[in-house]
Amino acid sequence: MIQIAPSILSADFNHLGRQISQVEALDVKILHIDVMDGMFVPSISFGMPVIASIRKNTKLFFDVHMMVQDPQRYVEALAKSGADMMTIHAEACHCIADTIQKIHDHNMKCGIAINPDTPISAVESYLQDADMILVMSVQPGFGGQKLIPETLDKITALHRLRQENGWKYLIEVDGGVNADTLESVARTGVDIAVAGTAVFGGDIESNLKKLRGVIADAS
Ligand SMILES: O=C(CO)[C@H](O)[C@H](O)COP(=O)(O)O
Repeated sequence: MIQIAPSILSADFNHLGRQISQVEALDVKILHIDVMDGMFVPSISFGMPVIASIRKNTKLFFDVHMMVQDPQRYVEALAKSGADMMTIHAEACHCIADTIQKIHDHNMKCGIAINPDTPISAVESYLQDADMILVMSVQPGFGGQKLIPETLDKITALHRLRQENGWKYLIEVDGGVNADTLESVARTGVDIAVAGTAVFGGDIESNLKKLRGVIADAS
């Protein structure tokens, strides 16, 4: 069953702790946390002090998406903040193999993200070692964008490659996932669907119910 990972980028930061507790009480298991540096992407979001602070109040799995240049610089700090998984961008990291190793040495899972224009070939040599491949279905940097349908072909291909080779990575999709797009997303073989606006925009409980309903109907 596909899991929904709410992205706190779209949460109300004035009530962040309360909204995180709310999704946890609604049986969410994975929290998607977007760190943006204003360099790799134009926006700046938040960093390790915020992650360390929310860590105190929840047992949710922290799936941290590092939209930053040279993410290898932040492995120790992110591990200390309480992250469970660190996802680095293939486009932002010049020593991916070493960084995967470093992330694992710090007892975190390692994800590799690819932008909509980046082909799977850019990460093919790391598929065996990665714990997750994150397929960006919008250009990274902002919530509330429209899903780019062509990006879903990469998920289908990653799913096939995983089956053919017996690899273990999870596949995550991020950007523009909502009750209208989730049906086509669900057909790709994806494991985790990140949703920001579609969870935190409006009533969280009914939003999650609607998204889970689409997943149940599609499976
Ligand atoms: O990584 C992101 C932006 O770079 C966000 O996680 C993503 O866009 C989710 O937002 P939404 O569900 O509103 O599209």
